[in-house]
Amino acid sequence: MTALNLINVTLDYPDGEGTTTALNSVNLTAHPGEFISLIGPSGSGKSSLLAVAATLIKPTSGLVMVDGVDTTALNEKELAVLRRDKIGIIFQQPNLLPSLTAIEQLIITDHLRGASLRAAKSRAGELLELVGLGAAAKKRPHQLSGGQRQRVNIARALMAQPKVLLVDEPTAALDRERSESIVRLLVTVCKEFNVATLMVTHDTEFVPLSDAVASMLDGELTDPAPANQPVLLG
Ligand SMILES: Nc1ncnc2c1ncn2[C@@H]1O[C@H](COP(=O)(O)OP(=O)(O)OP(=O)(O)O)[C@@H](O)[C@H]1O
Repeated sequence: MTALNLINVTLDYPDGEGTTTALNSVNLTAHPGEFISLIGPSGSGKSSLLAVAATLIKPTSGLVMVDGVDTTALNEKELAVLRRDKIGIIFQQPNLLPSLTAIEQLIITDHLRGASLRAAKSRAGELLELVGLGAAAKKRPHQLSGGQRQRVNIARALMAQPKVLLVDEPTAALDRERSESIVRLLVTVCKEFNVATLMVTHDTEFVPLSDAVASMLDGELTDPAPANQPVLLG
């Protein structure tokens, strides 16, 4: 089964009298454990594609399948549950809660999901180890570096054991060395947890670390190609 499948997805935003087509008949399939980079110029539709894949925006037409479920047929409540259980989202800014320690940032998401505190603590500890923050579990965001905060963000997104990981510009605020280690970490967790990963990036330098790359231009998407030979539109 595919983890994420966008079929003929079109997204129009209202724009004065008319509309702007942000996504134009986009098709994309991501399998468990597959890492796809999404590149393209500003305004080409990358964020819109992530928002639609995250089920945060309903497409104007087309289907968004997550773990075999047609999400366009679900109501808001069902979508919220699907997002909570199946989709991990990592934005450029980690958005950590300032007063919570690293481990608490993770535990709170699982607790909201109804997991027992003990199970949540144990999984959170394991995940922090995995992202290299075992020794920083009790630190608060202001005591962590930008790269460490992004690692907490990644660990938090994995708490629910998602089927799909959606990552938006994870390295935009980091220097080259930290950026590379964050992308490498994302590839590692993609494989380790068999989660389909879609990463929007401006940083073409790290694209070869992915399995495949798809590029966007004016709302259109190329088929993913091997990451060492990207097909550029335009
Ligand atoms: N909420 C909105 N309302 C109207 N138009 C929008 C909205 N969000 C995006 N757009 C338009 O949709 C198109 C695609 O935008 P989108 O943000 O998805 O591109 P992007 O590739 O992510 O750009 P960037 O790299 O700058 O983030 C653009 O023409 C943009 O102006």
